[in-house]
Amino acid sequence: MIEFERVSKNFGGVLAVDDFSAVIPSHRAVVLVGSSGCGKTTLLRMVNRMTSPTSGRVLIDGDDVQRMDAVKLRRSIGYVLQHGGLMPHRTVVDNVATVPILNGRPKRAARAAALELLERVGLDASFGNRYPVQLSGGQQQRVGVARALAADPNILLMDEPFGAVDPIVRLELQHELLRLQGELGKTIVFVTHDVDEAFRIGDEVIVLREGARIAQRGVPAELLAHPADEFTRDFIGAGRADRRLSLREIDGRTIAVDGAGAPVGVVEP
Ligand SMILES: Nc1ncnc2c1ncn2[C@@H]1O[C@H](COP(=O)(O)OP(=O)(O)OP(=O)(O)O)[C@@H](O)[C@H]1O
Repeated sequence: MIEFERVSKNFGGVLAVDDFSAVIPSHRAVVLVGSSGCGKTTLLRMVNRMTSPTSGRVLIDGDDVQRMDAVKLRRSIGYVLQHGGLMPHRTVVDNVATVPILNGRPKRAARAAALELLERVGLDASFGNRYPVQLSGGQQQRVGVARALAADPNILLMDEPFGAVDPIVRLELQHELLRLQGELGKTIVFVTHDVDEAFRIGDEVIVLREGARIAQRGVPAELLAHPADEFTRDFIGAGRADRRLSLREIDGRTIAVDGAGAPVGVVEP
């Protein structure tokens, strides 16, 4: 469990985070969604101490992260960034195996586990010998996820991890993450500015305004059905005609269509 206890962060006069409190329950995926600059990344980086709060505390299972050894803490938490953050001069398998080796795992075992992890995130083990530059953006992101999982962390921090790939690959990666999460049950904090992504990934979604002020928190269906105010309604597009679905019968099947009449799916009988 991760607890943000009244945290604020002031960057030389810019109040990036203003008195944010939230509990992220264990084994759940919670998405922080909000416009650019609202403080999402700052919140995420407080968990692994890449940033320290100006005031307030972040606790992991009851322990204040500021009192933990920063290096140990970072190695015990998976972190996935928008551009993969892979080391360009190391092969894929070495990128994935690095943290377990630093944690003391024998090289051979760490590399064997890395190859298994690659397959787990949907990459053939033969990718292991390539360098990051020899992979597509989507493949690099998969390696980024494998690397974050390599030390078997309880917590996975994901900062716009699929933001730099095209929409089709993005959807694939989202589904892959959901499948993995179904198997692994990590505590995930996922940052995005994309509402559709937030609703797909999040068991719960926290909509943020500037200064990381919470506009609303809830499960996706709740947010869509009952946006708390105009801000949330506008942000999630609940008032947008294209989110108002209706059902049509076509040749004996029921099709959901959006407000503009475009088909979005088939309703199972
Ligand atoms: N190291 C820093 N020094 C000064 N200001 C910073 C620093 N890091 C972030 N900020 C400011 O804090 C605010 C919040 O930034 P943050 O990166 O947390 O937002 P974000 O919601 O993640 O944005 P984006 O979606 O664009 O990445 C912004 O106004 C940003 O300019």
